Amino acid sequence: MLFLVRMDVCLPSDLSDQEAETLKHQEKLYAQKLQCEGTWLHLWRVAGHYANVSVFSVEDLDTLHTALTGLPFFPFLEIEITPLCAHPSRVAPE
Ligand SMILES: O=C(O)C[C@H]1C=CC(=O)O1
Repeated sequence: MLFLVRMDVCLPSDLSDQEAETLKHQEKLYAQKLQCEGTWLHLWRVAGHYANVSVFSVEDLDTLHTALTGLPFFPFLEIEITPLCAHPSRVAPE
């Protein structure tokens, strides 16, 4: 199943620069692991926002929940999830 996920990031203002850098590094490693595994298919910055839109490919909603709650940023994210299905006009890739 494919899901469009928008994540808006709101890091706490009392986080030190060092804590923020450590968290961002952990987040990057985790995001890259899921991309390498084929779970996180697309990751795009939303222009003008500290936010991303992503496409996840997972077995079911429980798996998506596990992937998202595993994000080091999870406590600081506002997450919107949209299930995707096939569009009848889409040209399938060869
Ligand atoms: O910066 C973000 O959009 C939040 C998060 C998503 C992937 C990642 O590395 O950080």
